Amino acid sequence: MEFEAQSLTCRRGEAIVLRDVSFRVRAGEALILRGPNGSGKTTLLRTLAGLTPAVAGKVTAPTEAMAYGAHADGLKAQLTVAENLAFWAAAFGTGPAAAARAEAAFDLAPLRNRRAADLSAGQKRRAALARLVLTDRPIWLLDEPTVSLDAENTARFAAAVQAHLASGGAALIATHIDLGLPETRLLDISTFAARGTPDRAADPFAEAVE
Ligand SMILES: Nc1ncnc2c1ncn2[C@@H]1O[C@H](COP(=O)(O)OP(=O)(O)OP(=O)(O)O)[C@@H](O)[C@H]1O
Repeated sequence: MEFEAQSLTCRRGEAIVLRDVSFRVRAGEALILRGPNGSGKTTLLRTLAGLTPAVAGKVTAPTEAMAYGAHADGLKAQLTVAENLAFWAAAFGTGPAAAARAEAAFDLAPLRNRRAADLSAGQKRRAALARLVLTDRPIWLLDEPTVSLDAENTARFAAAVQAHLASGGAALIATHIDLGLPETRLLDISTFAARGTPDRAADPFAEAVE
């Protein structure tokens, strides 16, 4: 599914972080977000996912088309891996077949009866990424998805993205590593940095930092 960001202004708290962000992602394509720490990659992804409304501008796809993989794993600690997947599949209305596909994509069968609380960091990440597969949503928004993954599981993740793109999906991925995906372009987010300071009237620490 193709989508476009048109002159987006994005905020984080009261601060305007990005201005005039415009780009297009075609179906079957992954756009890789690059930029230094604090440049606004997470801010843009949160805006596209609908978690923080855009201050101005437009996104041509609805938030219901987006699956957001955040920094946090978002697992329910007391539930097993299988229960987490089943919970999400029910929440997204995609059912047991989708949960099974997600489990297979990230080789989670050996861990299916383990509580999320008892998983290693990389295992938690795999379970969190499996959620993307079971959403059946056409646009994946991913924030540093390979953190904690070893080489084998990074390759597994890249294969899941590739399958998603091959089925007509699109992806926007903030990552510092080369995933070896065939159809990618880079977007340097620092070119959209908002100039000037945030609204000082709304900043309770403004006096203290002078
Ligand atoms: N809740 C918040 N309120 C105000 N400003 C925030 C908030 N969260 C983050 N920021 C600021 O917004 C700016 C953009 O942060 P963001 O997390 O989008 O950057 P990033 O490019 O994803 O960084 P990183 O590579 O370190 O993950 C930073 O200057 C950050 O300090």
